[in-house]
Amino acid sequence: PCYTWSRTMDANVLVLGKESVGKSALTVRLLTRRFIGEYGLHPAESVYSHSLVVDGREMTLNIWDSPHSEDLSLKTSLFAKKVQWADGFVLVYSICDRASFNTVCRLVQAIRSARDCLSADKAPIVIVGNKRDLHHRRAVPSEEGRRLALQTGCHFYEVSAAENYHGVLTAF
Ligand SMILES: Nc1nc2c(ncn2[C@@H]2O[C@H](COP(=O)(O)OP(=O)(O)OP(=O)(O)O)[C@@H](O)[C@H]2O)c(=O)[nH]1
Repeated sequence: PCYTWSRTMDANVLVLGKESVGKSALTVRLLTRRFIGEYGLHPAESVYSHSLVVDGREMTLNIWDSPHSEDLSLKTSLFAKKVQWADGFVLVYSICDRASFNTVCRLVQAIRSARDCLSADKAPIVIVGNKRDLHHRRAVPSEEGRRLALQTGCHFYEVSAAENYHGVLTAF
């Protein structure tokens, strides 16, 4: 038989993290290669599609950049819906904001247990420490991010949406 392989692949990526850590800046950097510092009010929930070539195959990333909510309970259907929709997660904190790192710790646990409850496959999680350019205001040592990733089986990158495109591309 002659098999025809699909030439395109889709992957859904959910971007989560506390307010002002740079979720939109990272997403916009990936989509446009540019850093846009301020863009006024963000839409409540935004899904963007982005085509790229991985190992010679064209793929489309659907990126859901969503505002932060502390409510990670599965009873809230929006969190359950997001977790079920995603094939992978990008969890963002700012290296200058300790509380945002704590939020990422909670998000890793909440996603893992939600995927279990929903009988969904284990999905890859990338932990991203953003604002690396603001090293003089650093509140979270790189080592802590790396350790969290090792302990939880996640990937880890430190990047700057403001200064660098390739680091952001690698994280996604
Ligand atoms: N210096 C520096 N500033 C950054 C970086 N990334 C984002 N910012 C700034 O941080 C602020 C917040 O960025 P956003 O992209 O709006 O953050 P967000 O996580 O989408 O925020 P919410 O929409 O509130 O959830 C803005 O003033 C950005 O210009 C970075 O890598 N370096």
